[in-house]
Amino acid sequence: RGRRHYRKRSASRGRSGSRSRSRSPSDKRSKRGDDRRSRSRDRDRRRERSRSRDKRRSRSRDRKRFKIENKWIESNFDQNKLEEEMRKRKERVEKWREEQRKKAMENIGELKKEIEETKQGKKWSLEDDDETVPIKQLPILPPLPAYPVNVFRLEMEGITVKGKGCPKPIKSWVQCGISMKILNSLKKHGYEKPTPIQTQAIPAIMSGRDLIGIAKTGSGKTIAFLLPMFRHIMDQRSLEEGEGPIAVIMTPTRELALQITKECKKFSKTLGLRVVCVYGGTGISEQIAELKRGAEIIVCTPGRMIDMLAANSGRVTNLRRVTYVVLDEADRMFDMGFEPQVMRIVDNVRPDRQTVMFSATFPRAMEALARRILSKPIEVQVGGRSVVCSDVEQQVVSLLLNLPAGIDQYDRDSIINDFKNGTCKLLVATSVAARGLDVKHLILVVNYSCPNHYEDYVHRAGRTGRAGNKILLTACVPFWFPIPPKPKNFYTDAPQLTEGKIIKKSSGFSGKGFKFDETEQALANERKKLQKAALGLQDSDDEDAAVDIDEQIESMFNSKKRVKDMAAPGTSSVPAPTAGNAEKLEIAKRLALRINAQKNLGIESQDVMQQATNAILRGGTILAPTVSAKTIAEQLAEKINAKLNYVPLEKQEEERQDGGQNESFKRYEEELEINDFPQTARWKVTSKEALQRISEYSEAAITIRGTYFPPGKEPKEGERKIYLAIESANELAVQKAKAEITRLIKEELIRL
Ligand SMILES: Nc1ncnc2c1ncn2[C@@H]1O[C@H](COP(=O)(O)OP(=O)(O)OP(=O)(O)O)[C@@H](O)[C@H]1O
Repeated sequence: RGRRHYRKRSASRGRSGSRSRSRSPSDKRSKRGDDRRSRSRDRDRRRERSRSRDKRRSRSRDRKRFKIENKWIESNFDQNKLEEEMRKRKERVEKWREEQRKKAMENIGELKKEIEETKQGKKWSLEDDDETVPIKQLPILPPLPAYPVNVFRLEMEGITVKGKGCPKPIKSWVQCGISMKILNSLKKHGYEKPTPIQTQAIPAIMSGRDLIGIAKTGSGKTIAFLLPMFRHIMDQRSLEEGEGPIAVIMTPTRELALQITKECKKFSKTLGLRVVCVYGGTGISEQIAELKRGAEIIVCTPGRMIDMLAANSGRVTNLRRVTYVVLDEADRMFDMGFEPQVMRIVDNVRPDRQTVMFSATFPRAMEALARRILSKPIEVQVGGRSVVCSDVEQQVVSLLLNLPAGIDQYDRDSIINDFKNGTCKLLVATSVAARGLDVKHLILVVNYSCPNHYEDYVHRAGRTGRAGNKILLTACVPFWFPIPPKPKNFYTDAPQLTEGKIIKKSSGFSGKGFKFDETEQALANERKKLQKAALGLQDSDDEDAAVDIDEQIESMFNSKKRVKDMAAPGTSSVPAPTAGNAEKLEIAKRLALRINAQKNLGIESQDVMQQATNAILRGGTILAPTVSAKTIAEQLAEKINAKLNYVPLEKQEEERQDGGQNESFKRYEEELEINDFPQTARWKVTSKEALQRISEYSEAAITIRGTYFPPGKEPKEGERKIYLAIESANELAVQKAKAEITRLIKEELIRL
């Protein structure tokens, strides 16, 4: 508008200017004056234009800036909220400060009052005592950083943690990062807040660490490994056709397996996860069918799990997807002799798996074993290491009862069900029910006979006082219960023993249970074979059988023990090679042959070795052609000599000349009859590799003697059924060899 106005004015002036054409001096003056004015006007106009241009530019800049700011404010709307939040927080802090100031003033007031009272002699003062007394901490002082976690752990029944990098405990379910679905399920089942073991074990497992969890019976250990397991599984890609489980939970008893499965199903359904319980002593076709359909979680007893893995050439299930392994009641599992099965399963799971173990009792001896399958574990312990739940009151009374035993799996399940739902009020059980059985209203446990170890007592007692219930337990020990005598050491407690004297002789089949009546055995085997063939299975397990199996094997061994007093070197003139030495020589030859074979030495070198060994054993010199063969032979001979505790004549002479000590020593021998074990079990302990391995591990010499007699045939005079002879100068070595032979036979018998 300004511009148009200016043009109008200029136009009118232009026209009047063109009208005056006269050139009078006054006109000229006026013209000069006009020119000056016009120039000055032009200048003004230019200035005016430049000002207005500047104004326009500045306005456009302002508009742009406004737009940008507006946009930024729009996009940072939350920032406003934050500022608002900050303002409110400031207000809160101010308020808190004000309160603290008030409190401090009150404290000062109190202190003043105290000083006043002290002055008036109403109160004790520092001057009254020489010792310095710490002054009461003012409430405004900040707490020490580590204080709350330690205090919280202490409040949670004394949680102790071992191992580096354990996360802090949680106080409520929401803190452990579980889904709404699980939160709802927890609420639905009345799990309001975590129990002490759950507060620490859940975050520790969720941080991906291996864990040993020890907490009293009924303290909620199951949930402690289930919740992290669900999160773990939900984080993995889903199962495809033919893939095995992601999590495997192993337990020692079938009842416990069923119990865990039940607890697991409370949550798994809402998460869309499938759980299968795999346990022995019951029909397996259903379990196979379920596994074939696919399951993210398997709860199992170890023996049956191995059967399932081996079934149909591994087509039923496999361990390829397993990344989370739980061993519940781990100590019991090892105690019951399931170590080989557990190890076989665990060794076939990928090494970067997460492994957790839980139990109410955990003897140190078991722990060492357990730690072999854990990697840098955290140990979380609540309360004592093997203690009876504090909610259980214990009393001891004497009584005498006679109770029957022996119930098959089907009856076991239905009886426990009846007991759980209150149909039957009294349950009489063996120690198999000592663990895991979770019956909330169970109020009394009667120990008819004393458990044979403390841990078993803890678990039996733990069937009462579940989930914090205050309950009464009466531990009843029969008054006739004998105090076990000090275990007899058959070797050292028998001073009258001399060479070749038999200390103990036991005949086979005197043990209970394992009846090797041929007809019965054959029938049972046939039936079993048919069942297995029908299901495409190799074998099944039976955990109960495992408990007594050691005794049965021992009875079948028909073991003969001998201790031989070896003549002390130097006590008499150097003895000539005796019958004993000839026997040793025989053993040495066999051992040398076995070692040669294992070392894959050729026939030639075998001869060299054989000659060298013989030469050394006879105390003679070696005529072997090469130095290396001599060295090898010497080393091997030394090894064999050490096993047999044999001192070559040459060496004996040397020792005598050196004034060697006249110490006598003993040689321990044990013979284990293996003739009547099933063929595969015999093979397991008579194969070259097995004997070599046992011999190396135990440092005892083992030889196969006698001949095999099939059922129905008996040895004639001077003949013997096939047996293993273990020999060593070290008693422990004989025991170790025997234990290993027993373990191998047991493994095979369980498999059968
Ligand atoms: N957070 C919780 N709040 C309330 N009840 C719970 C909680 N966690 C578990 N429970 C209940 O406590 C009972 C015992 O739990 P659980 O069987 O897991 O104990 P446990 O420690 O494994 O015992 P045991 O060593 O005897 O096998 C169960 O009935 C279970 O449902």
